[in-house]
Formats: sequence, structure tokens, C-alpha cells
Amino acid sequence: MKAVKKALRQEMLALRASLSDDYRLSSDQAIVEHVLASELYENAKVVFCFVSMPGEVNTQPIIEDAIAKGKVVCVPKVMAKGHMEAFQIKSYNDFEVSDYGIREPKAGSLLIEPDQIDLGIIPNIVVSKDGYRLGYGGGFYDRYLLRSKMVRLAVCREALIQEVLPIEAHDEKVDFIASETGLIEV
Ligand SMILES: Nc1nc2c(c(=O)[nH]1)N(C=O)[C@@H](CNc1ccc(C(=O)N[C@@H](CCC(=O)O)C(=O)O)cc1)CN2
Ligand SMILES: Nc1ncnc2c1ncn2[C@@H]1O[C@H](COP(=O)(O)OP(=O)(O)OP(=O)(O)O)[C@@H](O)[C@H]1O
Repeated sequence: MKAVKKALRQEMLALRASLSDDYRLSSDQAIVEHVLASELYENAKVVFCFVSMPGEVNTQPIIEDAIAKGKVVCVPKVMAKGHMEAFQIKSYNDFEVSDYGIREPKAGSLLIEPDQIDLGIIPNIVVSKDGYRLGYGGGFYDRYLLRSKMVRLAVCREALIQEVLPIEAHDEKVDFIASETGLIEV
């Protein structure tokens, strides 16, 4: 299964890379609009959101909006292999770039416990219509989600949503998917 997922990850990264800049920008914008307009988001007081890397859905407008609305915003920080924690940021500058190139909360940021989080905005390379996700293969979210009752919202461009994905016993599902065509419960 590891080899199957690894091959699929390469294939899906290539598919993602083949998307046009125009489509990326327009889908990103529509995805953000759907998230910001949702009741899920409106009702969430504590939001856990990944800080996007190139190729991923751009989450900067979500993070900035949530901070501006006075929500508690926390973002992932890798602590060890397969282990991440959420730390609060109070502005989109509160980052330092990690060894592997992800913007992470600065040292000294406040740890937010997983059970304090209302809504998690979750990265993926692709998701399936039934809510399974394929990530970079670190198992970070599979482990973290087990510790939290947060509502799980994946953001994914329509062109990257799959009918099905190969799944393993440890794979955790998301509850909702936001694409440029809308926000659906899976
Ligand atoms: N924007 C964003 N932040 C995120 C994630 C994500 O998918 N997107 N993550 C989602 O999980 C976590 C970080 N995921 C990571 C995945 C791989 C490696 C990494 O070191 N990769 C090595 C190869 C390691 C290996 O083969 O064992 C590398 O790329 O060189 C680091 C972090 C938390 N933050
Ligand atoms: N709950 C868990 N306990 C122990 N190991 C786990 C758990 N969840 C995942 N793993 C391990 O993590 C590795 C990566 O899992 P997987 O390929 O599903 O990651 P991913 O969902 O693509 O990555 P990510 O969650 O970081 O975006 C696997 O080798 C798996 O065995």
C-alpha cells in the first residue's frame, strides 16, 4: 500500500503542477469565498489553518480574515516525525520558515490544545468525494485529528477531487470539502 500511495502521490503532484495559473488563481479565490461565507467558519471561534505552500490552495486570505474577525487562529508546527502541534498567530507575519520550507509559528507562540479547536482547514494533494485525503505522506494529520473533535474542512480544487482513493486503517476522513463550486458535507 505504501508503494501504491507513493506512486499516486507523484501522479497527483504532476496533475496539480499541470493546472494553469489562471485556474489556480480563480479556484483559490472561489474556495476562499465559500469558506468565508460558510456557517462553519462564522461559528468557529478557534480556527486551525495550514499555511499554504506553493501549489496548495492559498490560505492567506482565510488566516487574515479570521485574525481580523478576532478569532483565535492557530497553524501547524512540526515537532517531530509525524507529530505536529497548533500554535496561535496574531498576524500573517508571525512566522519563521522551517527547514523544509513551510512557514511555521515563531518560537514563543502560544500552544493551542487540539480540543480547543472548533474548525480545522486541512491541506491535501487530492481528496476523494467520500472525504479521504492524500497528503505528503508524513501522517501528521492522521495522528493529529485523532486528538481533536474539530470540524474537518478540506480545501481542494475541483480538478483534483477524486472518485476514490486507496485507504488504510489509519486514514482519517474530513467532514466537509470546499472547492470552487461550493462547500459540501461528505
Ligand atoms: N502547508 C502545509 N503545512 C503543513 C502540512 C501540509 O501538508 N501543508 N503538513 C501536512 O502533513 C504538515 C507538514 N508536513 C510535512 C511533510 C513532509 C516533510 C518532510 O520533511 N519531507 C521530507 C521527506 C521526509 C521523508 O521522506 O521522510 C522532504 O520533503 O524532504 C515535512 C513536513 C504540517 N504543515
Ligand atoms: N494514527 C497513526 N499511528 C501511527 N502511524 C500512523 C498513524 N497515521 C498515519 N501513520 C503513519 O504515517 C505514515 C503516512 O501516512 P499517510 O500516507 O496516510 O500520510 P498522509 O495522510 O499522506 O500525510 P499527512 O497527514 O501528513 O498529510 C504511514 O506510514 C502511516 O503508517
